[in-house]
Amino acid sequence: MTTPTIVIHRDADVLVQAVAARLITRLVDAQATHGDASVVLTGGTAGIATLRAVAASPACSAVDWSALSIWWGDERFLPSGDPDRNETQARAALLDHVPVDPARVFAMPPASGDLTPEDAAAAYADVLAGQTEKRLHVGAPAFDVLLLGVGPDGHVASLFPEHPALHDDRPVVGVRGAPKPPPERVSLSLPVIRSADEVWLVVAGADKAPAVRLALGGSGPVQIPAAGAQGQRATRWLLDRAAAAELPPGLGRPASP
Ligand SMILES: O=C1O[C@H](COP(=O)(O)O)[C@@H](O)[C@H](O)[C@H]1O
Repeated sequence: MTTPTIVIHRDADVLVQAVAARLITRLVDAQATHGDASVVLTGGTAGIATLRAVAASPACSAVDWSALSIWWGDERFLPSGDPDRNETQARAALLDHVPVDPARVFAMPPASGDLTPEDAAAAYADVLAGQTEKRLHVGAPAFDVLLLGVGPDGHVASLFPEHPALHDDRPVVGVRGAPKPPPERVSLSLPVIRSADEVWLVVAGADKAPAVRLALGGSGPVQIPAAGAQGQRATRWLLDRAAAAELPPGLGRPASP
């Protein structure tokens, strides 16, 4: 696993602009290297704001959106089109504004009829397994970048502290009883998150500072799931000053004076 790099930006706005620029560059570089690219999206405040910033960037069209596979790290298990679904928010922020190939947009299944979160997780695992043709890691395609938000409790995707899903070794897990609404969710597991080439944790706000300190200060992933989110080639903690406020002095590189 990779040693985390930490970059600290002045505020949440600079953070999301910088992450958007970084993401565009990473996708362009991946497409230049192997013809296409893949990204795993996150929900949450900073994650969706980043997508909005990508859509608004003058460099947005540098990405070949038709050659990008788009996945989700987690989903709130709600009906299609529900405004609280991470997919709905990502579409409104970015995907409805760029020429993606609909066949390469892999949303997690919505709640519908008798479908359970476990059914949805199994269905998404099948989709992942069916897309491993080129650059296989662990039953999932080799994601170029996997974006994560971090909750004030240290959760990432829909993996919450001390939750049974953290002990589930399936690639995608159904989650019930999540402490943050809605209680039913679907999430990539930590092994699949760790299979990504690069994992970027994008975190803003003072309420996240204790979780950031614990995750980077040696806590284990059962207590602080964010501590277990690491990429194969890079793990980047991209923070604003408020989220970084409890880190020991000298840890992290200030990027925005
Ligand atoms: O519910 C969720 O929350 C986390 C963090 O969200 P934030 O608003 O506190 O930044 C997010 O990463 C996850 O994808 C989402 O489903």
